[in-house]
Amino acid sequence: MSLIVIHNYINGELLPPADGEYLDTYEPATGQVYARTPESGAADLQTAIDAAQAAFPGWAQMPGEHKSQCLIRLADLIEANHDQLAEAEARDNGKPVTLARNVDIYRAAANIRFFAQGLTQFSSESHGMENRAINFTLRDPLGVVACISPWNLPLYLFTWKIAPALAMGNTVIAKPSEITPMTAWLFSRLCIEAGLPAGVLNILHGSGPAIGGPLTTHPAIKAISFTGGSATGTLIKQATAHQHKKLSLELGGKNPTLVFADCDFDRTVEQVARSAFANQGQICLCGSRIYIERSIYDRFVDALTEQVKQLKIGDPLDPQTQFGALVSEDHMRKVLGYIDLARQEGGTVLTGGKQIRLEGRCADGYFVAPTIIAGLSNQCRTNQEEIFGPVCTVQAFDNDDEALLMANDSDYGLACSLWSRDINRCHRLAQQINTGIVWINCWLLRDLRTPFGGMKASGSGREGGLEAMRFFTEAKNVCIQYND
Ligand SMILES: NC(=O)C1=CN([C@@H]2O[C@H](COP(=O)(O)OP(=O)(O)OC[C@H]3O[C@@H](n4cnc5c(N)ncnc54)[C@H](O)[C@@H]3O)[C@@H](O)[C@H]2O)C=CC1
Ligand SMILES: O=C(O)/C=C/C=C(\O)C(=O)O
Repeated sequence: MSLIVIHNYINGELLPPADGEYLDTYEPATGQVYARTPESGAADLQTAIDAAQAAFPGWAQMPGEHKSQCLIRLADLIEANHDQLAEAEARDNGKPVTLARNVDIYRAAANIRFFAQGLTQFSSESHGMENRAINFTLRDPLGVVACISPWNLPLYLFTWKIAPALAMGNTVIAKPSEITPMTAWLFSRLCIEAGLPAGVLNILHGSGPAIGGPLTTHPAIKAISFTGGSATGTLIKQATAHQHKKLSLELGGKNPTLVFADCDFDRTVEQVARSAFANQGQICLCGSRIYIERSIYDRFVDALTEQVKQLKIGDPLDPQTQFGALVSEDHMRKVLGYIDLARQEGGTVLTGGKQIRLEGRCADGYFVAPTIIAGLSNQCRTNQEEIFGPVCTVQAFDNDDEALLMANDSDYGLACSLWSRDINRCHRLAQQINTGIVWINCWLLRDLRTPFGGMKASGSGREGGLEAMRFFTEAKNVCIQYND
C-alpha cells in the first residue's frame, strides 16, 4: 500500500520540506507506517515567517466581518468533511472513531465558529475616572504568532489555538504534533478550498527539536500558545526567557476526582470511569487520582471496576469500539513502565495492568487495558507523576478536610471533579482546591467562553473566550484628561 505523503502549508501552497527530510507516521492500531510527515527545518521556517509577515498587514486590517466570514467558511468545511476527518483522526491517533466524530471533529468546527462569531462581538475596555479623565484600551493584533499543539486531541487543540489567534488579526505559524499530523494536513487543504488568504495561516510539520524549538525562539514570533507536556513547557519558557514573548502554556495534569458518600451513585460510577479512561486516559483533564469516601469505598470500587471491564476495546475504526490504542509504541512503553512501577510501589491491580493483543489487522497495535490500582500512598510516584494513559488509582478518605489535603497534594493544578449532592460542601471545596478548573457532578462539560488552564506545573495563562482573545492582542491603555 502506498504511503500518504504530507506537505507543509506555506503562503497558501502545499510544499514539501526544503531539504527533503521526512518522518515515518504510524497507525497506532496496527503499528504500521502509513504516512510520511515533513521534518521541516530552518529554510521552511523562514519561508513561513516571511509569508506570515507579508500577510499580516492585510489580515490585521481586514474588516472583522470579512475575517469572520473566512473563518466561518473553514468551520463549514470541517462540518462538510466531518466523517472523513473523524476517520483520519481515529486512524492517526488510535482513538475510537465514534469519539472522534462526537467530540474531536465536532469541537474543531465549534472552536472556529465560536471565535469567528466572538470577533464580531469583541470590544476593548474603557475606565472612567472621577477627575474628568477616561482610559480606553487599544487592543491590536500582535503580528506573527506560534501555535504548537499535541497529539492527544489533534484537530481539536490545533483549532482551539489558531482560531482566536486568527480572529484577533494575527497571522499564524502552527505546528501540530509530529506524532499525529494527519488532520492538520487535511485541514490545510480545506484552508485552500475556503480561500483563506495566502500566508495568514502556515502549517509546518516536524518534531520539537527540528522545528518546534526554532519556531519558538525565532525573533519574529510575538507570542506562543502551547499545549503539551510540562517538561516541554519549561523548555519553551527557558528558551524564550530573554525574548519577552507572550506565552500561554497549557500543560499536564494529575487530576483528583473526589467521590462522596452522598453522590448519585450509578451516574457517578459511569462518569468517573469516563473521566479516567476517555481517549484511553490521554486527556490532560482525565481524573487519574480517585478519592472515595470510606463508607462507600468498597462498593464504589467494585462498581467502577465492573464498569471499566465492560469497555469495548477494539479497532478504532469500528464504530462499536469504546476504547482504542495508545498513540505510539514509546507512549505505550511509558504507560506499561508506570504500571510496573505501581506494582513495585506496593499497588494492587484491580483490573487491566497489561498490554492487550487483538487479532487481525490490530494484532501489532499499541493497546493497554484500562487499569485501576489500589493500595498506594498519595506520595508515591504513581500518584504524583503524570502517566497520561489508561491508569488510575483509588484511595479512601474519611472527611472533607482529608479529601482536600490529598487532592491538593500535587505539583499539578489543572482540573478536579467533585461528586456529591451537598452543594454547600461542593462550593466550599471548589474554593479551596488548587486547580484552574473544578467540575461538580460533571466532567469535561465545556463552555467555550470560560477560562481554561491550570495552576502550578499545569501551566500559565488561560485559554478560552475573552482570555484567549485578549492573549492574542497587545493592550495599550490611553488615558485622556479633559478640561471644561
Ligand atoms: N495536553 C497535555 O497535557 C499533554 C501532555 N503530554 C505529556 O507529555 C508527555 C510527552 O509527550 P510528547 O508528545 O513528547 O509531548 P510534547 O510536549 O513533547 O509535545 C507537544 C508539542 O510540542 C512540540 N515540541 C516538543 N518539543 C518542543 C520544543 N522544545 N519546543 C517547541 N515545541 C516542542 C511537539 O512537537 C508537539 O507538537 C506525555 O507522555 C504526556 O505526559 C503530551 C501531550 C499533551
Ligand atoms: O479545551 C478543552 O476542552 C480540552 C482541552 C484538553 C487539553 O488541553 C489536553 O488534553 O491537552
